[in-house]
Amino acid sequence: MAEHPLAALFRFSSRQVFRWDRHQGRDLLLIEHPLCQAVFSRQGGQLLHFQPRGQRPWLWCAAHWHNLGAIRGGVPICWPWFGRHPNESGWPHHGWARLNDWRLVSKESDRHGVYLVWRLELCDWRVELHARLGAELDLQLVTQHSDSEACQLSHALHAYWAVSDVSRVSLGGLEGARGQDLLLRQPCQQDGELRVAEGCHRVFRQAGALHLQDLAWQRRLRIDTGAGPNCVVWHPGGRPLGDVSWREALGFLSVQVAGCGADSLTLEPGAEARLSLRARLE
Ligand SMILES: O=P(O)(O)OC[C@H]1O[C@H](O)[C@H](O)[C@@H](O)[C@@H]1O
Repeated sequence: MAEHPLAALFRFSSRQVFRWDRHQGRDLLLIEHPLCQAVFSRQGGQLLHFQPRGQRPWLWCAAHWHNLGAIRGGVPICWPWFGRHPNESGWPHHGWARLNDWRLVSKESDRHGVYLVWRLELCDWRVELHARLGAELDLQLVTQHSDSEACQLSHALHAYWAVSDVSRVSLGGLEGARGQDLLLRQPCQQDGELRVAEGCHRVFRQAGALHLQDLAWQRRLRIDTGAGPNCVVWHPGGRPLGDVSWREALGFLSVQVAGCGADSLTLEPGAEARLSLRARLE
């Protein structure tokens, strides 16, 4: 298995739990805790790498990033819209969040792990990522706005899970779930475990606990999408993906928690919207 593209950043071990570095033109926060190793980019408040001690990485990240634009890998935050903007076709896919620098509001460490809060404020909007990392992964995305009128919101934690070979893993927990198959452009209902042959693009109107089984790596990850409302499963198959080769793309399956499409929100002033993504080894 190829080494994780960010592993080289940890070649020289440090006693500091938190330290900043620079890589491919981005500020990166490197985390070395007794329980795990992790990397965030300031751009997008994006978790790019998470690896509990003695285990393989849980998240996949592209080796080469565009000089400008979104970083493909880890857990990009799609916000305050998912996919194409409903009215402005020229606005960036998946919103502003993953393109802007976030502020690290707090970082703490104890024997159970690290706890970080990243914040982005845009106009009347405020969004925070609360991350708890140790033997497990826990991400909470919290949105509020102070506009005087209700606002539309769609969002996602667009996780890229590392796998041995996407064509050989299975995803359980969606059996019977209904949704939209965006490749076939028709409604779908999941029959049995989900397997990816020639690409996959399904948005399910169901969330909760999923099970990513990787026999080659003898690993089973429980991915809990909480209250959702949506779970998106995506893989481009053989479709070209910018700077990511076909072979490199075999190394991930994107399993996301989202609020999108018919489940997008109308957020009243002062109200709060949340997305939750948790993972642990089973
Ligand atoms: O290439 P990106 O803008 O990062 O989007 C990657 C993918 O994200 C989501 O899964 C969307 O549902 C897909 O339509 C999109 O292709």
